[in-house]
Amino acid sequence: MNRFKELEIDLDWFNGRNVSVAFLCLVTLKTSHAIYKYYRAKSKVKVKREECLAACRKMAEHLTQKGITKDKAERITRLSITELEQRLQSGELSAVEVCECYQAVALEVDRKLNCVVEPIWEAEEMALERDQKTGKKGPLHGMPVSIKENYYIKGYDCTAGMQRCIGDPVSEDAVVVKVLKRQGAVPFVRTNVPQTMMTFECSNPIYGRTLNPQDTNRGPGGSSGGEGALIAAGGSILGIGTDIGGSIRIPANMCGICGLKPTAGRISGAGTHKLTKGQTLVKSASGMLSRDVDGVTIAMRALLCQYMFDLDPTVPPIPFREEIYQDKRPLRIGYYIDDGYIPSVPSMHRAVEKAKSILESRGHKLIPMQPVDARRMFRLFLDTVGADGTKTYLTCMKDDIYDSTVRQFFYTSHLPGVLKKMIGWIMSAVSRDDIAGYMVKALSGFGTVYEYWNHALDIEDYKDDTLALWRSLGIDAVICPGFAFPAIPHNTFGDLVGGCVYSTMYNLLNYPAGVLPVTKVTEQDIKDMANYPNKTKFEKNIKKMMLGGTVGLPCGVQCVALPYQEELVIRLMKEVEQGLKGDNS
Ligand SMILES: CCCCCCCCCCCCCCCCCC(=O)NCCO
Repeated sequence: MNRFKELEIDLDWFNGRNVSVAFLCLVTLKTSHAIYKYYRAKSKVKVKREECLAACRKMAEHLTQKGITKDKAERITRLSITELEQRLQSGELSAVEVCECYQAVALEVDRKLNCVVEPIWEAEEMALERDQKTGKKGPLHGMPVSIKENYYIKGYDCTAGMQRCIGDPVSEDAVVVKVLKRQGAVPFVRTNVPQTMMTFECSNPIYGRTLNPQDTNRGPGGSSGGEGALIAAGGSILGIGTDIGGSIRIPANMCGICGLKPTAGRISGAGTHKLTKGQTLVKSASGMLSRDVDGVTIAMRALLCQYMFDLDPTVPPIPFREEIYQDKRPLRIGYYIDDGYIPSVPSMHRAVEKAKSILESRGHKLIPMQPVDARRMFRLFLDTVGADGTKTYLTCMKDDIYDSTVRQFFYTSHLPGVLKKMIGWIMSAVSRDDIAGYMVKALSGFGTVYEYWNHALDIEDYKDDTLALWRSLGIDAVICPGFAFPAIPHNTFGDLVGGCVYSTMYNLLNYPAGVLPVTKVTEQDIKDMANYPNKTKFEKNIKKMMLGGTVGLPCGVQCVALPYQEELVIRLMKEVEQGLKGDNS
């Protein structure tokens, strides 16, 4: 009392009325500040969106003025990548006309699918430089390449769908972009991503939602969903993406195109927007998407060059090994249709069976197998992603508008760790399935470095066990479903998240993996869903989703090899593709 007196605090002031008024003022202040920040974010996002749409319109007008006819654009964009490569190399087609045709088709496709973020204005000038080049042409001479939004391009914002990155253009190209340019390619458009890039629904508050060209009621997958949609719809022939949980392979599977996730680090990731760069247990891999396997091969050959090794000395200087790609030696290939955790759907089974019989007919030995405990793998993956209690995600998304696709994750992320654990436990018990619950629990993070190091050890053990399995079976490679199921309807990521077990496995293991389209969902596949398990909440969700008009959707197969054996993955992909075309050479 005396001390308060000394401080000259009038204790009479603290009466009920004054305290309530102060409290009310504080709440009003806080609320108005939050409202102010929300509307500031909204207007920032709106302005950016309008700028990008205006850029697309301006580019479309420019192309119309240049007289790019629909007929010509379609004629050029229909060429396969090998035909296009050959015509650009021979000079039969100019880089400028190819660039303009691709830009025109990309913008047309974009009007239906919203897959392009903005055009790259320098593309035409770059193409002109290629045309004026004398002397030896680069391997990608004049090749148009679409670029996922999270790759740095000098002078452009790199946002990953987050408003805090608006108005902060990067000062340098990503290493991969520099290498593409050096090899003669022409980066021509930037493509859409989901907010934070940690979902496989391609939507964010800045650029909106991308639709699947096979069915616009569904998404193209993600996070390289803009690439998936654009390439599948014919607006690009080759694109680059990143993959930490399936972001290249999921859109490949859902859009019916090819995608390769190399071993993380084989292709430089320098200059890509990575939210959780400090998380080094499962690393994001740079890779590519293309209409066919040749596209992936052409890109890998061109990127694995001395220039990339010089620009990014962390990349092992291993050029594309033709001897592995061209090898005709029969292989021992493990296969599974189900990982023993999340049952894949009948159409995905058929895709694997089809690939299996193609590979057998080509002299390979196919060995049935089960991967090492997929549930254990997915828990390790989730614990890694949520290791910091989602603090990094929350910091990046501070004052942002949460996209509908990630909202539930962010609301959950704000809860205290103990509550996340409790909710997780209840959810697992109620849904008779631990995925939903474990996802929430994993977001509570690790309490100590000791726990984190032990977690890192558990991942190493998982890797050792997988390698031991491969060795005991004597296999060189594995084929399995490209995903648990085909493209999903909008706003269902939260219900179907477990499907990514098929892709995350090879991120956690850091094995190279590629997906190619093998078949499409048939009426019979839907009838066969009658036998699909129906016990857990997750299985029920998959069943419901599959019965909701999935006939005709593409289904892919994933080809996997040991670390740094990308050439073997591509060889397998190519053999399956040839088999599908009835070419057994
Ligand atoms: C979305 C909010 C952030 C909270 C993180 C916790 C969510 C865990 C969900 C795990 C599901 C993983 C889905 C995988 C999608 C593909 C991600 C990917 O490969 N991104 C590429 C980044 O370069």
